[in-house]
Amino acid sequence: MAQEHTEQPGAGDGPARSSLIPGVKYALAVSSGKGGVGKSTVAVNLAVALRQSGAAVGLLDADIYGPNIPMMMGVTKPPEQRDGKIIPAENHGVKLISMGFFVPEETAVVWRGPMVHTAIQQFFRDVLWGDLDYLLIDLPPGTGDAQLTLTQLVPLRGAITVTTPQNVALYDVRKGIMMFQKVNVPLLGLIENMSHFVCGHCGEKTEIFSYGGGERAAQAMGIPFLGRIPIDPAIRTGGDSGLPIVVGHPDSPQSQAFLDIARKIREEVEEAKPTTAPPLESLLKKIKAPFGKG
Ligand SMILES: Nc1ncnc2c1ncn2[C@@H]1O[C@H](COP(=O)(O)OP(=O)(O)OP(=O)(O)O)[C@@H](O)[C@H]1O
Repeated sequence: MAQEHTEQPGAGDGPARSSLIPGVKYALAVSSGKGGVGKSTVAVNLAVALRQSGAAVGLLDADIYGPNIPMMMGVTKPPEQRDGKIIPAENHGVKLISMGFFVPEETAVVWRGPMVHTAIQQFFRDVLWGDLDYLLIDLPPGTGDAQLTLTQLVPLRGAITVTTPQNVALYDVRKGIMMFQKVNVPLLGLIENMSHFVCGHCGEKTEIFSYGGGERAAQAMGIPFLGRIPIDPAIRTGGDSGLPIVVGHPDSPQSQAFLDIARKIREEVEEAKPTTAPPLESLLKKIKAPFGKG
């Protein structure tokens, strides 16, 4: 695992950028157009699911505005430093670095592209990631210049976007997809989170944020639909307690959904079938079209 270091397509083409993370085979961004859709929850569970599938995995929490991945991963202590280098924390088999370890919460909100640029360069230059098959990067939500800087600086193999099924979240997804288009990062697919709720008592299924909007949006935009994750209190409590559901309840249907998505991502990435979203012009036309009910 993790011994072959090929040049990655995407925003980071070019030797200067690739040498930023020489030991990482595939860097993938986990993004969302808006906050609170469960992007970090998905990033954590996917990272662990990829690890469970046998890959060497790291997770970079680059969400400067809400770096809550250490809590979700059950990591409380900041990483150790040795000889000027940072040794990533590790839990559930996944190496972890969070902006939250280094950026005082009150200053993060005013971070702009250049500050992100410097911090990210440092993370790659000074962190001993070792050899990894996958480095998942949890981006801040939205499409501001901090996000753009990140997508341009890191040699991304692809991006995964997370949304809830309702239209207001989907509108932002379209903007996010356009951002990746601009910087030539392939869209690996869309994950619909909080797609429905199954009552633990009567088994009735309730579509709290509508249903199926993510799949329709993915179809309309010509990007793969990777799967849907239901709303489940065990997913939230897993995040709050630092025991991701794929570790705490590995046999649950929710965990199986994450494992299934991880498998699809590996197939897409490793079988060298990069899915590039359609050209920007055709996407713009589709974006104007309604997404049906939802
Ligand atoms: N499928 C789910 N079922 C139940 N709770 C969920 C689910 N997905 C996320 N949550 C909960 O919703 C809250 C927000 O999730 P999370 O922090 O992952 O979102 P986010 O998109 O990363 O937010 P932000 O953009 O603000 O960082 C958390 O409390 C999390 O535990």
